[in-house]
Amino acid sequence: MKRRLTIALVAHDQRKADMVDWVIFNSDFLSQHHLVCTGTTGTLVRQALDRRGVNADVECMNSGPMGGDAEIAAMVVRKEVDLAVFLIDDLNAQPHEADIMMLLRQCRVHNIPIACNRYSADLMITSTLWDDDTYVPMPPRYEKFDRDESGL
Ligand SMILES: O=C(CO)COP(=O)(O)O
Repeated sequence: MKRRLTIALVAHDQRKADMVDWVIFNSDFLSQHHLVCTGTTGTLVRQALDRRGVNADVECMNSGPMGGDAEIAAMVVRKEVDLAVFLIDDLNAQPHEADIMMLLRQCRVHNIPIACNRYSADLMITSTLWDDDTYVPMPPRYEKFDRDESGL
C-alpha cells in the first residue's frame, strides 16, 4: 500500500486477547502505518510487536475510561484518523459507555470506517480503495427519502 494510514486501535479488556492476535496476524501491514491506541490496548500492542521484532509506530492515548476514547474521537473529528478498529465487549457493561458511544458516533458522523470485529477489520485493511485515487468516499447524507423528488 502506498498511503501511510493513521489507524486507531481500541479494545475492551475482554477483547484484548483478540486484538493482540489480530495485530500479530496483520503485523506486516500494521508496521507500515501510524497506530493510535487507547492506553492499555496500545501498551499490549507495542509489547506484542516488540516481542516479535516488529518495529511499529504506536502512539498511546490515555486509557479508555480515563478519556482515551474521547481523545481518539477528537482526532476523528479533526480527520486525523483514517480507520478505526474497536473491539467492544458486548457481554459486559462498561463504566464509560458515554465515551464509547461518542467514539462510535463520531466515526459515523465523520465517515470514518470503523471495524468492530476481526473479519471487518481484515476486509477494511485489505481494501484496494485506499490507493484508488479515483475513489471519493461519499459523505453521509441526512435527508429523508422523497419518492417524488427522487424519481424512484
Ligand atoms: O476502554 C477502552 C475503550 O472503550 C479501552 O481502553 P484501554 O485500551 O486503555 O483499556
